[in-house]
Amino acid sequence: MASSASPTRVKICGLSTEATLTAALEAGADWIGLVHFPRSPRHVSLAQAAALAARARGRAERVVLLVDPDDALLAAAVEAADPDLIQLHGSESPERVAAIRARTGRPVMKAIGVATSTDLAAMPAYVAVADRILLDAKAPPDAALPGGNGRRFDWEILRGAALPAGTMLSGGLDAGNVADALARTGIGAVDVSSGVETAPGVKDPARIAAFVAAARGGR
Ligand SMILES: O=C(O)c1ccccc1N[C@@H]1O[C@H](COP(=O)(O)O)[C@@H](O)[C@H]1O
Repeated sequence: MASSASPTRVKICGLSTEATLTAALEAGADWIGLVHFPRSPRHVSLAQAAALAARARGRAERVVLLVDPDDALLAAAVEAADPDLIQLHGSESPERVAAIRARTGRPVMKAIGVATSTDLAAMPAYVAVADRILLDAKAPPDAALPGGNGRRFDWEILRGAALPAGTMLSGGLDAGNVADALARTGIGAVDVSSGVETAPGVKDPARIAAFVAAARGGR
């Protein structure tokens, strides 16, 4: 499948320091992701999220990643980070996604875990209520995290699938495979976390720059 003519849009997720946030911004990331999920090695407190989001204001869209948040956490996260997009990476139902979007007044991106083509059956119900869909590799049942595991899925599953505009691809992407992923899927936006790290939670400026360049067709 051919990739779209417009430049690939890139999200760098799991940023937790000023230095790596700056690296993502200087590399030209379209979205910067802040993970608020205590089990994650990329977890940032809401105070940290607020400070990082403030630095990114006007330079990239700020994404707060939450996993099955309750209403109190949602309110606190929105108040602290003023996100441009809320990424829901848990088992939120379509009804809950709609409620979160209405309650917060913020655009919402819903992650859908993909292991086989049958997982795409969940997509239409979420397309109806979310602003964006994120297709990520489905986490194994015993995984500590529902995402951010550096696992990819078989992109051929997406061949011929009707994907909504704005769909984002993630799961095990890195500078070495992102061009292939884009060429195979035709998706115009990608999200990466583990693939730009030297260890879980430790982002690497050089890998961030290489990933953005590779996603945009550089070598
Ligand atoms: O990054 C995390 O720690 C994380 C925690 C909980 C849910 C999702 C998380 N990250 C998201 O997972 C995908 C894939 O990441 P990776 O590149 O395979 O490591 C990505 O969309 C992240 O936003």
